[in-house]
Amino acid sequence: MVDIRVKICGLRTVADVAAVAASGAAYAGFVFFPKSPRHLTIDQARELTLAAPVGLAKVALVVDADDATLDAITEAMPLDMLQLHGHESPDRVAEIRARYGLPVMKAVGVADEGDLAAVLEYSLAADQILVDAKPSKNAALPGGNGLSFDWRLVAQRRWLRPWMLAGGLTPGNVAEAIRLTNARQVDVSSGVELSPGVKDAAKIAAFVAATRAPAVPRLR
Ligand SMILES: O=C(O)c1ccccc1NCC(=O)[C@H](O)[C@H](O)COP(=O)(O)O
Repeated sequence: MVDIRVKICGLRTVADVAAVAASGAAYAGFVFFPKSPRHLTIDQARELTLAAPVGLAKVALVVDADDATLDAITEAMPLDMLQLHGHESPDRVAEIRARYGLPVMKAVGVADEGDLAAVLEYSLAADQILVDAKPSKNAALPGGNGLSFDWRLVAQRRWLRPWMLAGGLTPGNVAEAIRLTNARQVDVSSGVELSPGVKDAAKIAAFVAATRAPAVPRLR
């Protein structure tokens, strides 16, 4: 059985970090976006990243961040990856990758077939691609909305870089999403929360366990 690498995004407390580490997830995501209920100050994020055990990859999520913001974040805490969740161009992705020497994961919103060209385009600049649901025009946040997309659009796709499936995943649907898409990495935020920004240790454990469960063949 292939081990699926799980990212739990939007952690806000040391207890969240402990729950993610205990669950066996591979990545812990920290959000820097002031409008988000999951936003962290640099001091808060520093405390959480220092609490993460060796082996749990620490990912800083930013949205169209300028160099000053990225300098402040990367200088203040140990990080393993930057997640770019805004409208960063491929050139900007490459620039950030070179400037900070950290692997960069670019989020690409998908709603229909036409959005898949961007996955290929960003594969040339980023280390990984987060294939996420495209937020609606009036969405409050560019991500973390608990919104899924039609997984058949990315079923069995192969791209130049490793990719991660995101958007509306839950402990209840993640096994089916993996079965349908053959994703080897998955990302969740809202689906393991009690309310926006409040993570639930039991849901985190259930989510990771669901990714480990053998796929159940569907009866025709
Ligand atoms: O989580 C946020 O508040 C957030 C704010 C700004 C940009 C992105 C944000 N979250 C992205 C994620 O948490 C995930 O990478 C992904 O979009 C899945 O979220 P969800 O559908 O809630 O599981």
